[in-house]
Amino acid sequence: MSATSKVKASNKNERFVYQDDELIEKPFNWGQLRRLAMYMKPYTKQLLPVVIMMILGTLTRLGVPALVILAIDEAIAPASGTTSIPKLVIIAAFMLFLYVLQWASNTYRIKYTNIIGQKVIYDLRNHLFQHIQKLSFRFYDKRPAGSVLVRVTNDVNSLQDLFTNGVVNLLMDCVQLFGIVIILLVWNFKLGIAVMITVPLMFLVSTTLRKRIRFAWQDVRMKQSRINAHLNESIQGMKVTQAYVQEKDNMGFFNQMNTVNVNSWNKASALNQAFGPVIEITSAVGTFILFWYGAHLIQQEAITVGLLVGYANYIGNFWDPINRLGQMYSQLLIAMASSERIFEFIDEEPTVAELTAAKPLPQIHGAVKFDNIVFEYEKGRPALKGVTIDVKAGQSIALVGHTGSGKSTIINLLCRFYDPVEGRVLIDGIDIRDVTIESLRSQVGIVLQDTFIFAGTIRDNIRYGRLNATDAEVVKAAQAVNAHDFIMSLPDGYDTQVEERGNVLSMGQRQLLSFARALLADPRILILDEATASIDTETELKIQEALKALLAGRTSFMIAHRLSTIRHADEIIVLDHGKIVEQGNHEALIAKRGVYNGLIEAQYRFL
Ligand SMILES: Nc1ncnc2c1ncn2[C@@H]1O[C@H](COP(=O)(O)OP(=O)(O)OP(=O)(O)O)[C@@H](O)[C@H]1O
Repeated sequence: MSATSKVKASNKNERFVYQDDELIEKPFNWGQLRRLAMYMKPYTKQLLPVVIMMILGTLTRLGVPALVILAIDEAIAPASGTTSIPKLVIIAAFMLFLYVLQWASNTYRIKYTNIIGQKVIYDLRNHLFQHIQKLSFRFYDKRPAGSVLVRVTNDVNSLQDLFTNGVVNLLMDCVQLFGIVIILLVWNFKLGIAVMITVPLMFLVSTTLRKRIRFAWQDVRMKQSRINAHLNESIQGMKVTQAYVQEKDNMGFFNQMNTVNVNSWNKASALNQAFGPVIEITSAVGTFILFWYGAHLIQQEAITVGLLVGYANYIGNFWDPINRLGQMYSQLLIAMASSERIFEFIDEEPTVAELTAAKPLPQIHGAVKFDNIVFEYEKGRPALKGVTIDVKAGQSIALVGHTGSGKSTIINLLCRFYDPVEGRVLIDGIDIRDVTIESLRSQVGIVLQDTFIFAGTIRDNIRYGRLNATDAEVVKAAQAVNAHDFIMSLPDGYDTQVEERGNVLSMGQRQLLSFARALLADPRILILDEATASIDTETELKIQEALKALLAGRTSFMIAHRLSTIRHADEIIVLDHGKIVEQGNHEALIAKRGVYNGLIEAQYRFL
């Protein structure tokens, strides 16, 4: 039974189901590691002093036990029998010097590895964000926003440890281990082998236990991410939960998840705590062998007391890197999974790609032609089935039809968020696939139904239409669409801070802001997805006036719901199941007494 189904089954009412997380670990993959390393390439020059400092730090660390041997054998208990204080002072001073050198090189190394690591992560995050901004709507259709967010935040963050300390520590530990093994074997081969006899055992214990610990923490992370998913959904749907008085039920479900999470954390933590003592016992066995066999060798006068103490010192420094290398390996496996997910996005090609020969779309007049368009979001389910619309520059078009009839799809194709399967979209006679996407979208303005307000001031939100607009231009645009008065009545006028998604503004106010934004952008073609929510008559009037100002002299496409908007359109296109079923102005279509007439009558029945 999968972890997900366990959560689901344990929930009596089985309301929520969360998908299993993507795998947290992946096997080691050199190709991917090389690809990650490419992000470090620009910093090779800065890395060089770090590597030198690392080698210096390791050498000084290896030098200290050698001085201990010297101090014992030459100064404290020399073969001659007389202790030499001056010699001891010189050795101690030298030892102090080594410690200072070690401290300086470590400080430098840690500081610069952190700086370089942060730069690498910054580059990676930028690269990923830059890339996902280019990806087509098709990509986002397939993925929940949360999973995209996780890659830009969590997955990049989980590479942070690897880049900041991981790589350098790995090198350092390898150099240190290698150095100690050489020293131990060269100074006394037999004693060296004897003390290292426990290494394979230690390695075995360490890898087995670590694997279990890794899986336990992996389980904790999965449980936590499920809690996060539930929290995210709960917060977003809080209004619905409260409206349907589902708080108690929701709490019960949350409580179950929380308990499962705590239990799995306790299990992982217990395993973690077992790790330290196991390692200590194994290293104690190593130390026991050292003293037992060392004493034996001293008796035989094969080694000195100093050498034995020195070996004890080295052994102390031996287990740490082994331990850290095990940790590092776990970190690498996690990084493999994260980088695989990041590269999967980076390798994703935009489906709406720009031709290499694409030219900028010249300043347009605004004539638009949909030429026998066939389109499907999913294979075999056509959303548009041979649609042809011919629009002259400056005409206003209202798109009407039942939900799912294909209105938004027409708009999506005009902005080139998708490419048609068959047919062409032409602006001033130019196929929009032949021009650059930027030059196309910068001349087509769009006002969406769910007006997106970014966190910031009202002024910034209007200026989003054209970033280089002056303050005076912002005010002028707001005045033209009747937004100025309500903005001035806000506590800080144009400098009023609005929350993300514009929670403090009413629906009508948000719409007026988006009109001002579109007016500032001054596009020749304007697309309007009209909000369906009913607003009071006064605001409705304001919006109608604002619309008039906004549409003057532009080609416009409106997904229209309000009769007042539809009636004034030059041409009304009635869609049904992806086909145009009627076309003409309001009077002509009413006279026809067909689908349009039916839609309008239905609207009246609700009034
Ligand atoms: N991203 C998508 N992926 C798959 N199918 C989609 C997608 N968007 C729309 N569709 C389907 O395409 C068809 C046309 O949808 P479209 O959004 O154009 O309708 P609409 O007339 O704008 O509807 P509404 O008035 O409800 O907004 C519908 O059957 C819809 O289910």
